[in-house]
Amino acid sequence: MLADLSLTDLGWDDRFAESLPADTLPARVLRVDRGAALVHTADGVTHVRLSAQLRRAGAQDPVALPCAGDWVALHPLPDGGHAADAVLPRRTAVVRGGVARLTPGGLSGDGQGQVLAANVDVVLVAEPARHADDPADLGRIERLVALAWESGAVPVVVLTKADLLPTGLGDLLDDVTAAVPGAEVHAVAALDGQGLDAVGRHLGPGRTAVVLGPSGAGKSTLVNALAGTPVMATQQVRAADGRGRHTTVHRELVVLPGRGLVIDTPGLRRVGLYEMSDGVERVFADVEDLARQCRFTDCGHGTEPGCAVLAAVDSGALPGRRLESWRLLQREAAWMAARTDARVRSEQTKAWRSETRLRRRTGNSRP
Ligand SMILES: Nc1nc2c(ncn2[C@@H]2O[C@H](COP(=O)(O)OP(=O)(O)OP(=O)(O)O)[C@@H](O)[C@H]2O)c(=O)[nH]1
Ligand SMILES: [Zn+2]
Repeated sequence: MLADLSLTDLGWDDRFAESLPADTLPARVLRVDRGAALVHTADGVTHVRLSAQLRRAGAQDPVALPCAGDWVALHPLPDGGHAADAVLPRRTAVVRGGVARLTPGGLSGDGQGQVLAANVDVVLVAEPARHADDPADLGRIERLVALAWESGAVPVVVLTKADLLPTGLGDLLDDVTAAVPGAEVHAVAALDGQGLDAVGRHLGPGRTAVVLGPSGAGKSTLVNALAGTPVMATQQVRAADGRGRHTTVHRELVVLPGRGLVIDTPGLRRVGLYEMSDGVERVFADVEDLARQCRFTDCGHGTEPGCAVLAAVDSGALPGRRLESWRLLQREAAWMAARTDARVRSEQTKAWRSETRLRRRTGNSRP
């Protein structure tokens, strides 16, 4: 499946080479199983252990552990195998927070992060145009796109299973586009091949994409269609209720012959936000613009006179749903920030975040 790939095919370049410690070998992580990783080196695919140092760092903060898409530095072991010593600084990282739950006392939950994918150029947010009897979930798209912007990669929304809407997409494409200002939205019917070209334009040799979305969204089907050949197992028989059954169990980096790499992920049930600097602001750029026009700079968009946000809701220009979604994600981001400030952040996270911010400032979204 992964035969004859050079490091360059895998996304290696001079900048990664500069960060490689002396006397180590680079390898790209395809998949992580507890305590070990499947990696691709210049010589092919092999299993490696994680060094004690790396496991200790991961025990303190799971964000320090390697994940699919990471570059790691290997050193040889006496038994002929290799161990991964270090994760090279990430250029981008999709990190989910622990799940925050709304309880009578406010938000509670676990403040630790988990890296879903590293060093990706594009995040494909897969949402079914129709999921069982439910229409596409705009709130879920907003949440995942916020996570995607925060990663430093470019989000692209893919409305899957477009063929399941026999009368066409109607207003759906417009509604989704309005929910993610600045991001592209494409409708795809992967089984018929429709809409794949527009998504494929974001891929290419040496580039890496990750597909995020709920179970049953058609992520693996999309990956196979983009690959032009089955590289991932998909749900063979539709579950009775049409929802997902978690066919993909690992996050895994796979090769799309001639068009780069993609990380397929298991369906995400609930995704908490992790550290948010501008992810939420970007997704709600239109609402933030309105908020700047409110009469009071500290307007809570509740009962204040001269509130431009509520005026937009009243006029129908801004869906009330979107205002609620903005409030929810802001609250969650603030709660997570309070949790993570107290936590010692790993050097890894700092490196990728400062690089992301730098790229944003220089306007270069492509690493
Ligand atoms: N009609 C239709 N069905 C699709 C399409 N894409 C995927 N499916 C079906 O949807 C079901 C789920 O697809 P998968 O690709 O396994 O979904 P997944 O998102 O990878 O699911 P997990 O691995 O559980 O996260 C399968 O029965 C697919 O055949 C599509 O474009 N149209
Ligand atoms: Zn206001």
